[in-house]
Amino acid sequence: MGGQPAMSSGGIDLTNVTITYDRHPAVHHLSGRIEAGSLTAIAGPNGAGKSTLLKAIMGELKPAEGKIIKGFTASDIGYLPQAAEINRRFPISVLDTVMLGAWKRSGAFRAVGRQDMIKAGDALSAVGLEGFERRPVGSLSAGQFQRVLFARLLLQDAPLILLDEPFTAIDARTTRDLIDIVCRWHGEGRTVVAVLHDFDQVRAHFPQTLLIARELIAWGRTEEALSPANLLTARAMAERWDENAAICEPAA
Ligand SMILES: Nc1ncnc2c1ncn2[C@@H]1O[C@H](COP(=O)(O)OP(=O)(O)OP(=O)(O)O)[C@@H](O)[C@H]1O
Repeated sequence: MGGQPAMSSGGIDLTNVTITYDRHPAVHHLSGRIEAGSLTAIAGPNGAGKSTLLKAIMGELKPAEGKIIKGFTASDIGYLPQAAEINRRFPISVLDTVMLGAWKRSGAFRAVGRQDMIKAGDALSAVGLEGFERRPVGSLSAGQFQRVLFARLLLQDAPLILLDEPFTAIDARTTRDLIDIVCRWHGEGRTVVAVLHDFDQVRAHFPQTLLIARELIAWGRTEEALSPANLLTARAMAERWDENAAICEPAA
C-alpha cells in the first residue's frame, strides 16, 4: 500500500529442485529463475506439484535435493494459501484478520499503532469491504473472505507475493477486482507468483508461466509456455504418474 513502489531486491533461483513427501517426489529436478518484479503463473494438471513448489518457494517445505535461493527474507513474503487450508471457524473479526498483515511484516511483538489501523481501513476499502471491520470472518461469503485475505496482503506490503489458487470458487466480479490488485502489485515492481488452473486467466494476465507436470515442461513467455504441444506433454505426463515412485538417487 502507500503508493510506494516496492522494489524487489532479487529474484528466486531454483537449482535442480526435488521436493518429496515421504520420499515420493512431487516436484522433480526443477531449475530456473523467477525474475525480480515478474508476474508468473504456475500452471499444470491436478497433482502436478504446483502448490508443493509454491510452499517450497515460501520456505514451508525444504527440497530433498537442490536449492532455492531467494533475494527475499521471510518477512518479505506475502503468502495466500489455498482456501481449503484455512480454518474460517476461528472467532476473529475482519479487522483483526487484516491487521495480521501488519504483524507479519514487522513482527508479532510490535505494538499496533493508529497508522496500522488507518492502513487496514484503507486496505478494506481497496477490496470493496468498507464497513465490514467488526464482522466475524466466519460470517463472510467465500468471495468476501478472499477479499479480506487480499486486504491483509495489501497491509503486509510485501515485495514477494505468493498466491495459491487465488480465484478458485470466487465469482466473476470478485475475480476481476482481485486480478486488478494483482496487476497493480506487478505495476508497483513486486514479484508475484500465482498457482492457477484457468489457462484463459493465465493468458490474459500473466506474462510468464511455469508449466509443470512434476517435472518442468516449459518456463518462459506465457504464449510459448502454454503452446498446444506443451499442454499435450503435460497431460500425457499426468496420465503416467506413479504415486508410489521413489525419489531418484542423486547423480554421482
Ligand atoms: N502433505 C502431503 N503429504 C503427502 N503427499 C502430498 C502432500 N501434499 C501433496 N501431496 C502429493 O503431492 C503431489 C502434488 O500435490 P500438489 O498439491 O503440490 O499438486 P497441485 O499441482 O497443486 O494439485 P492441484 O491442482 O490438484 O491442487 C500429489 O500427488 C499430492 O497427493
